[in-house]
Amino acid sequence: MRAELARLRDSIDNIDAAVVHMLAERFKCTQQVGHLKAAHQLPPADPSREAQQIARLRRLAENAKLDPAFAEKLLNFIIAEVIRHHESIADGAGQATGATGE
Ligand SMILES: O=C(O)C(=O)C[C@]1(C(=O)O)C=C[C@@H](O)C=C1
Repeated sequence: MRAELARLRDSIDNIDAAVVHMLAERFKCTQQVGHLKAAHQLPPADPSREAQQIARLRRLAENAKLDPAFAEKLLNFIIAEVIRHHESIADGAGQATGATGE
């Protein structure tokens, strides 16, 4: 039992590391989007884009046997942080960080 638990926890640790690295890459992209939007006076949030992302993620979650409501909550949580970053960039505090660290 102990060996099985240790094996599963190793996999969990690897998956958590992958999630962190993927999120870091996503935030690198969204920081660039934030600068583009600020440079072109576009609003930090784009609700129609978010609606498309949520619909797509819910479909992917269903196919992957993941609770679509959980997938939606997770995406909304991440996007809320991105919008916060976009607002900081637009306010001229573009170096401010949050979930991206530093
Ligand atoms: O695609 C954009 O316009 C973004 O700013 C990125 C992003 C996202 O994190 O995916 C964040 C905020 C928007 O409301 C929609 C999507």
